[in-house]
Amino acid sequence: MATSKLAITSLAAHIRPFTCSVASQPSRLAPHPPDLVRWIKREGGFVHHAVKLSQDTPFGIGLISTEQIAQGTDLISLPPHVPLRFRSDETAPSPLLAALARRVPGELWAMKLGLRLLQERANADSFWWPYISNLPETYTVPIFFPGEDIKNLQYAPLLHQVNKRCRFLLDFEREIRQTLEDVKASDHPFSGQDVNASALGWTMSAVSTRAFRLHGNRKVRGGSSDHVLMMLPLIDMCNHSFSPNVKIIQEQDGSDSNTLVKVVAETQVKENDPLLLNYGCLSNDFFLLDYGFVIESNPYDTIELKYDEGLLDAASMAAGVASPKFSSPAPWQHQLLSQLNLAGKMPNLKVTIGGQDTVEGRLLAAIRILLSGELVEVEKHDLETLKSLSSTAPLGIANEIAAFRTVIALCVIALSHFPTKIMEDEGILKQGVSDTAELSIKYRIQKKSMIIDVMKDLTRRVKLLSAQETPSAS
Ligand SMILES: C[S@@+](CC[C@H](N)C(=O)[O-])C[C@H]1O[C@@H](n2cnc3c(N)ncnc32)[C@H](O)[C@@H]1O
Repeated sequence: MATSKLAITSLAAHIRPFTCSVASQPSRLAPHPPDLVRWIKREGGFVHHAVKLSQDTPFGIGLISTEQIAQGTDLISLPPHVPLRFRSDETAPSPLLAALARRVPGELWAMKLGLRLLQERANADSFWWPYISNLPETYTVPIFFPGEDIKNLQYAPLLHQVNKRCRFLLDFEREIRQTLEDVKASDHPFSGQDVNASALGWTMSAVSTRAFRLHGNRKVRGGSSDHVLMMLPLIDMCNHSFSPNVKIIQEQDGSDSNTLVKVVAETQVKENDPLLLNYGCLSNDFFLLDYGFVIESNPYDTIELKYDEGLLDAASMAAGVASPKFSSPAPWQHQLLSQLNLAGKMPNLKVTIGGQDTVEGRLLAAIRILLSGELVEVEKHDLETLKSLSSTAPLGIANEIAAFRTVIALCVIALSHFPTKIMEDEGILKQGVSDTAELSIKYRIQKKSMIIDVMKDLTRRVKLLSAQETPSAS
């Protein structure tokens, strides 16, 4: 008895509870967290004298430059022991943590490192506390939205992902509690603290919004370097832009295990400019799910559709095709669909509209082929040509117009699945709503705008083709 009492007393001195206190704006885990720049310098890192943390960027805290900086200048350098990573090898800090991490599905990549972050957050003596205490207390990712605002997203593939993550967090909470029920305090990976779904959601979001995938130090089989997810103190204060002015590079400082992570100016940085990194050319689905924001007119945004023969027949009939063949392709057409992985044993029926390609190549090729019906015409081209929107009317102008009209009809069908129109959404925003409702509504406005942009682009192409098809009367 006496021993266990002692264990609890001594444990209390070494844990940092997962509950959060009210903090200054924008809310951080500690009300007055330590100075990150000073900590990085104390640990042997480098921070350019003009790089400063700014509290009042449009996106929370960010880094700015207080003077003009030349392209190529080193701005931040982190020594190898500062990034926080999950090590699954023998240096793993706790075998139980490694066992829990093995139960995380691959697609929820952020949770593995999240377990490690939670372990350090629970430890009152953590080396990383100066960093962790500077992390946001809350995140705007949809797993924390009220149910009504999850529904407000109005886009089934995203709703599915959000629900899947929420379900995982609840199941994992149960699993962790069962696993750690009888574990001795000294072996407990979270310093004896109960881990609930909310703490798991916090840590998963901290990682998904801030971690970077970089080369690890170890060489993997084949000689190439592995990729490791890392949290990069201070560097992760850079906000996102598709036109970044800084980039992350890794530099070997002699020995194999000492990789320096650096931020350098990718372009000239002007006085008072924010330091911006490109988080990736991602759709708004990923930005919202993983980072908690959406980008207006995101050139990488897409919508996902199922390649469905009945839907395509309906779309092409709406586009004026008399008797479309999507439901009854000829054997040669079926064979080409298999080559596009849209038919056969294990087809991938998810296709996208929008983004850089405007129409996913596999979908465009399938529609061109199915609307053609002429094997001799189709055989003149390879699949890459048929998949490309920039190859002009490879199967003839009439075929191309019918194909574009079919995609436009698919867009109309996709739009009809959203219960509200953009104008209504804008009206709701004007009335004033909660932050999470605003984010949901902005997300669905962007999805619908993107579909409308694709329709406009294809309509313009149809007009140009129609002008070529009908010679003008002279
Ligand atoms: C790596 S952190 C950057 C530092 C962060 N602003 C902070 O206050 O700690 C990424 C988070 O910053 C915000 N953010 C970064 N870039 C953004 C952008 N372009 N638009 C909106 N929010 C952004 C989002 O909340 C995102 O999850």
